[in-house]
Amino acid sequence: MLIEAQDITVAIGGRLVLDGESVHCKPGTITALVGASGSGKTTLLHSLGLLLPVNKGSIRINGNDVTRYSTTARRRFWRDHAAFVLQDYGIMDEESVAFNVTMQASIIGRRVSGNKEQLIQSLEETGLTGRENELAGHLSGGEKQRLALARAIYKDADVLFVDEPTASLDAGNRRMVIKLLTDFALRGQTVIVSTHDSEMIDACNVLHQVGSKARFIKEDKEDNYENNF
Ligand SMILES: Nc1ncnc2c1ncn2[C@@H]1O[C@H](COP(=O)(O)OP(=O)(O)OP(=O)(O)O)[C@@H](O)[C@H]1O
Repeated sequence: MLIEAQDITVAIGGRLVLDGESVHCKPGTITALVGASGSGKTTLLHSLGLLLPVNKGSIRINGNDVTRYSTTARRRFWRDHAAFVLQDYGIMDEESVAFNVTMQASIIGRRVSGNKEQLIQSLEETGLTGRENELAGHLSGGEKQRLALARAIYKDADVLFVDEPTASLDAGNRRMVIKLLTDFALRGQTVIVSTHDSEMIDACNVLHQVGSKARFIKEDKEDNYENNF
C-alpha cells in the first residue's frame, strides 16, 4: 500500500507543527521519520495514519486522495488495512496476552475469531510462546512492545505505523523488534516508523528528515545514501 503525503501542514493549538512535509512510503520498504525531539515525527506518523487531520496539503493512499476522508472511511482504513504500534502500545493490562493479540482482529470481525495457527505464529515470531495465558499487565516494557507487534502480525495489515519502536529497549529486544519490522517489509507490507535510534535507522530503506524537507533513499545496507531532495 503506497502512502503519500504532499506538502502537508499541521497546526495544533494554533502552533504550526508540520510545515510542508512530503513523504512517500512504498510497499516492501521501511520509511523512517527522523529528526530532533519535538520536530514533529509523531505528528507526521499520526497524519499519515489518518489519526490526525491536516490543515493543508494532501494524503494519498494508492493514488487516491484521502485527505478529507469521512470518519467512516477512516475507520474502514484502520479496520481493513492498518496496524498501529503507538507509544502506549494500546495493551489491555487486565487481559491475557492471547486476548491482546487477537482482540483487534476479533472485534472488527475481519478474521475468523480464534485463528489459532496465526496466534501461535505471531507469538512465536515475537518470542512470546508459552506466555499466552499470562496477564499482559505482568509483561515488561520490551515484552509489551513485542506483544503490540504480535497483534500487528496477527492482523496481517497492509501498512504498519510504529512510533519509536526501539525506544528504551535493551539490545536483545531492539534486535528482535528491528528484525520483525524488516520481516514485515520483506513480506511486501509498508512500514513507517518514527525513530531516533541509529540501529533502527540502519535497517530502514528511506529516511525522511522531519522539518527539513530532506529525504534520503538508501541504496544498500552500507553507509551510502543518495541525497534525493
Ligand atoms: N496534542 C498536542 N497538543 C499540543 N501540542 C502538541 C500536541 N501534539 C504535539 N504537540 C507539539 O508538537 C510538537 C511536535 O511533537 P511530536 O510529538 O510530533 O514531536 P516528535 O518529533 O515526535 O518528538 P519526540 O522525539 O520528543 O517524541 C511538539 O512541540 C509538541 O509539543
